[in-house]
Amino acid sequence: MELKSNQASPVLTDPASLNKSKLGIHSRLPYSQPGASFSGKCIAIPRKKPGKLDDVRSNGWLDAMKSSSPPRKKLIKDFNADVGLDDFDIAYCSWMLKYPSALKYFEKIMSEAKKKKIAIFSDYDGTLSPIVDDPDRAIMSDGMRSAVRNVAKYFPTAIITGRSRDKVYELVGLTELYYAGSHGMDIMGPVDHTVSDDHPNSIKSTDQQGKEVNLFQPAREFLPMIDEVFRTLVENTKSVKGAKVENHKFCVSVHYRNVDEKSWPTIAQCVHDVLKDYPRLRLTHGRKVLEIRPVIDWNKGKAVEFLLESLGLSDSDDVLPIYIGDDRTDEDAFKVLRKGNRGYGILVSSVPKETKAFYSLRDPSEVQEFLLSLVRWKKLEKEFESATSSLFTKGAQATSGLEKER
Ligand SMILES: O=P(O)(O)OC[C@H]1O[C@H](O[C@H]2O[C@H](CO)[C@@H](O)[C@H](O)[C@H]2O)[C@H](O)[C@@H](O)[C@@H]1O
Repeated sequence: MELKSNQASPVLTDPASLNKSKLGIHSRLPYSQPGASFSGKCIAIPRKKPGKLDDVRSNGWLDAMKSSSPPRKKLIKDFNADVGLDDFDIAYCSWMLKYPSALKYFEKIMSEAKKKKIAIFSDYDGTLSPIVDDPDRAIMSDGMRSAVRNVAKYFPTAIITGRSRDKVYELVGLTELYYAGSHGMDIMGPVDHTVSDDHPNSIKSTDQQGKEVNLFQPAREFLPMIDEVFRTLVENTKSVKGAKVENHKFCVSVHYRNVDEKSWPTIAQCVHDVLKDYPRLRLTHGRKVLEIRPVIDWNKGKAVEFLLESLGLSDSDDVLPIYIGDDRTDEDAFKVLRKGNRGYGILVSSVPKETKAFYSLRDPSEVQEFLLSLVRWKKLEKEFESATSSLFTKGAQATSGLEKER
């Protein structure tokens, strides 16, 4: 399959035009700062001690950190103020009226897909593997791997993750997929197909098997900066028990899942202080993780659009993209699919959440069931097509036989 894209390069977004409180960018910061260049040369590593905690309290970071994985009781209260703790199932069921189960509505989804090509996009953590305390142990089950492998036999399938592309490939291990790491800022096709190299952000590289491939990396110039920020954060958070910093090539993750809640403000302040020195980086919130990434107009939604276009699947009348994901960074992809009813977002959640998805699945085991249903559906469709075509051939042969006899 030939891959091509004519999409414009992602443009650096002026932080002044962004919703600063939402992104967690300090309002006093100038857009560019002397010494904060990302040329990769001679950048001094800021080694700051965690400063005052007022910043992170006043800008809402701490509230966002708490709500990234709030206790069940709080979620129910927030979602439906009238129900009590024992009424969780009622709250979930009433939420599901708005975001029905993709398993229960499978036939309906497939009726939309008739005569269309389906493209499958999936997030990794919390979607294909359950959330666990140690990010290095987020192992995909053999059953899930086999379901994803089978899905990829019938539909173009991509994994779009906040992790680095190398890391997610190591965890998934399937060469037949498309991988977009670092929230879509690092895209590579499967080994036998490559992303077009006529794009300004495409570069040639080699894959794990040493084969030449084209990569799409819209934030390439940020590499040295991200590396510095990673090292600074490792240093600055080393005294906080349970904190873990991951380098995902074009973004950095600071985990606080295993940090005592009393120390969350310290973690937030460390990140906040570092970001002050790097106004061209911004913060996003994931599941008990703070993520630092370049301020470019690129996200998982843009990655979905890029892949659809690259794969020649951008004609919305012929293609039904389905995106499955569980966290806030997946909302960008849900929004893209919701716009113009282009396709379906499926949120993986066992608690009610505001989302731009259309459907829901409770957990990765339901995701696996959904993927298996897709494979069964496709096999049946193929069987039906071949039965119809052989009936047609037999009919045509019989007619021509009759005509000869005449
Ligand atoms: O886009 P994703 O594939 O969902 O990746 C998002 C983050 O996933 C990982 O962290 C999350 O999963 C961990 C393992 O279950 C869990 O310990 C952590 O609390 C979650 O935030 C990954 O480690 C992050 O770097 C990704 O950004």
